[in-house]
Amino acid sequence: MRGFYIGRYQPFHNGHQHMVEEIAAEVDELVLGIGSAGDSHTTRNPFTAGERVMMVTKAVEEFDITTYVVPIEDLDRNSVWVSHVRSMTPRFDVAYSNNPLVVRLFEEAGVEVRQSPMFRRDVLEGTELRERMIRGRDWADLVPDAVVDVIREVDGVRRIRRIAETDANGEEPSDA
Ligand SMILES: Nc1ncnc2c1ncn2[C@@H]1O[C@H](COP(=O)(O)OP(=O)(O)OP(=O)(O)O)[C@@H](O)[C@H]1O
Ligand SMILES: NC(=O)c1ccc[n+]([C@@H]2O[C@H](COP(=O)(O)O)[C@@H](O)[C@H]2O)c1
Repeated sequence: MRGFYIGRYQPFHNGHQHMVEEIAAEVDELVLGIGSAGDSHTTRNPFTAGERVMMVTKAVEEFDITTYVVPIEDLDRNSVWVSHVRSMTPRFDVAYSNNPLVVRLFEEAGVEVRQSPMFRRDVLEGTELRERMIRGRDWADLVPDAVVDVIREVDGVRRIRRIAETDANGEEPSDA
């Protein structure tokens, strides 16, 4: 059996890793969708699809499960989104998500969806992690070591701080 788990993973954190560990106990293979793949360099979506592919690929190496990582761009039409996902991914039997819209779209398309309780959601939330990076607070213990390595490699903390400064000053983004 093959499972599908999609997220923006901005960044991939220990809550996601916990989900993957649980999913790995239930399926033979995993398809990990990198959502909003076309988005990057904003405070909500600082990392590129390629950077997130690196984070996820390296992080899930600790589990003994074949994992296919597939970037998936957003569409303007929710009604055809599941077909869009299927067109980009290996076939899967069950989808995992706690995102209400994702759950609804898969269920309407007749795909089995499994949800699970949020794990340490007080700290394991992308928004909280990005805020910690901007404010210079501790964040590295909340993500897998492999994700720390990728964020260092791409100088991600400096990027997200610069984007936040630009936003705060009401400036247009530039490549300077
Ligand atoms: N701590 C967590 N425990 C279990 N599932 C989680 C946790 N955090 C996120 N998820 C689930 O993982 C999937 C992908 O989440 P996503 O990448 O949006 O992370 P997020 O932490 O919710 O980030 P953001 O704050 O940027 O929206 C969603 O189904 C989400 O509900
Ligand atoms: N119409 C669409 O493009 C559509 C619909 C539902 C979910 N999605 C994407 O799926 C991903 C879901 O992940 P999150 O649970 O992290 O929000 C997001 O990237 C979201 O943009 C896209």
